[in-house]
Amino acid sequence: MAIILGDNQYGKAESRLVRIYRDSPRHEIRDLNVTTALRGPFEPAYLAGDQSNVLPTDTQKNTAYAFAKSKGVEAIETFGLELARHFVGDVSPVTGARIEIEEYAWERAVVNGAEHDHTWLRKGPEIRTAAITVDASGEHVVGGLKELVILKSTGSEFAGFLKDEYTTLGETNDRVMATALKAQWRFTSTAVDWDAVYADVKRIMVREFATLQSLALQQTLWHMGKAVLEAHDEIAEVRLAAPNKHHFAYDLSPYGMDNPNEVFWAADRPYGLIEAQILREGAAPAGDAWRVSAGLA
Ligand SMILES: O=c1[nH]c(=O)c2[nH]c(=O)[nH]c2[nH]1
Repeated sequence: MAIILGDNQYGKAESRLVRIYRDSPRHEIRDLNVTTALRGPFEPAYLAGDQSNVLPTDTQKNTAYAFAKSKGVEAIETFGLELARHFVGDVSPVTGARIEIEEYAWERAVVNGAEHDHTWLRKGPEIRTAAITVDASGEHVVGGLKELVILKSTGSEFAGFLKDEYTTLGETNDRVMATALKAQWRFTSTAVDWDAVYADVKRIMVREFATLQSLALQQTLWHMGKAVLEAHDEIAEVRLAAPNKHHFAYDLSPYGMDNPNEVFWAADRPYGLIEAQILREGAAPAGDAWRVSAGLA
């Protein structure tokens, strides 16, 4: 029985990279977590310990820091494309590169009523993400966000569900709905104003969450993804994952009090996990756009 080496890739995961622009008294900051992974003819490294084709993960990390200086850090999608194009284009054995980036946003501290030049506070709540894959099939960019914690205190129902002998959940037409949203959207172009599209996709998803009279989190996700695709021709696919952060009305009757959706037990686990892919029919193929490395994005 033959034993063979299957799929493989290697790289440096989670290089924490902060780029400060200090050319004027008013500094700028970009705060990233960068993963690189290379794909190609690396079987000899696994099968025979032959490193002749192996660009060290240490070098991959160094390249990210060097590019942050020489090319700067604008949109993370642009930074990821620059790195991926370099590895595939300039490092000969490499046939594919996957770059995953998280970005943590900072906002200027307000000191004595004015924005400070070089002090910031971590801005919440969400982490922006990008996953760039460059290989023989082309250039694939997936934008995204995660940990966008969002809650509505009404406008959410859950009723009419299937019941069996284990079902105890009561039906409700007025509940709290909350999640920590993870969203990813696959572009079909690289000629994109990344920052503007990011802001608009987030705006649309928040609007749908807020305004839909939701019959379930599943329905909310469908409306969010559909609205993004309707507004953005350059996006082919939206993938959403939403933990249902349950808020259970606390039973205050032992203390002689009623509780008309005013006091809740915010359970951290278990949580429902609702996931969906919303697609544009006939869109360009995804290639390896969704083949993860560290899974940051
Ligand atoms: O929006 C919801 N979807 C479900 O599938 C589900 N299941 C559950 O127990 N509560 C909820 N809420």
